Amino acid sequence: MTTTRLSTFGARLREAMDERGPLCVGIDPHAGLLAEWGLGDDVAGLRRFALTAVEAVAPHAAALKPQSAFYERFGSAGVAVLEEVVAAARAAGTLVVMDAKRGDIGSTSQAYADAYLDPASPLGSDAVTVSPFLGFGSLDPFVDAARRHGGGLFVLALTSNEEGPEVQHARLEDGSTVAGRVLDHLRRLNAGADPLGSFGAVVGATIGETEEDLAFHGPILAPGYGAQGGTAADVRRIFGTAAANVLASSSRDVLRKGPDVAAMRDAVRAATDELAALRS
Ligand SMILES: O=c1ccn([C@@H]2O[C@H](COP(=O)(O)O)[C@@H](O)[C@H]2O)c(=O)[nH]1
Repeated sequence: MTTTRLSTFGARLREAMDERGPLCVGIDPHAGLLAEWGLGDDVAGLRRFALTAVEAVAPHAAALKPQSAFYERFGSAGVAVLEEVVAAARAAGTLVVMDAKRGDIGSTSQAYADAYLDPASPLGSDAVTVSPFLGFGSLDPFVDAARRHGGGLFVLALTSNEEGPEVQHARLEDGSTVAGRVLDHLRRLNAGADPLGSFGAVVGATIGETEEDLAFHGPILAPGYGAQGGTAADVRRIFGTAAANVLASSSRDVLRKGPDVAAMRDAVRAATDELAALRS
């Protein structure tokens, strides 16, 4: 069974950011955080951690971003918890960005797209992170599925890790960088979308200066804000006029405040206020 949403991901994200502010909270159950919360490094601990965090922050954030790896490491039981996280976020009316960084040859990308973008799938999310490094065209099944289901993509472009530039800054035959070419593809996919395209880029809040044109009329997922050292001032400096389309993502900085629910909420509010000030 397939389910079709009535609005595009870009429209839903714009509305969510306008109402709740431009913060995405990562639901990343690191082993170290489970220990800090007094939980076991097992499926019961994973479940308690993830669902407590979702309950605490979902109503206050524009989106949640579970990092699939932290669930996959527990095998099928961990993936079942990830399914519960998706369901709980959706029940709270909060957008879900599945951070799975998928990408493969087209025929396999189709299966990933069905898993993460069909709302009828147990892991069906509003958007998924994908890797373009098998060639942007290998993402066509994700693009088609996003269009069909009103979903979105966040395509890796300028990632927050220090190893990223080796590949992402490399020059192509026309002088553009690999990252610039990714952004060009996104500009094409978002042409004519109103109020915001559904085909986003991942651009870290840690990258410092960039020569790239970030005005591609799509959302920008900016991890690295918080625990990796990215600040609100960095967001303003890096993204400039595109800052209104930035969804800053923070995981550990919020989750470290748990299991105290009020403290996690306070951290979300503080980050949201700081980021929202950039837009005024
Ligand atoms: O370039 C990227 C892309 C994705 N991530 C992911 O975001 C979070 C960051 O967590 P923090 O605890 O806020 O540092 C994590 O899930 C990464 O896999 C990224 O950091 N950089």
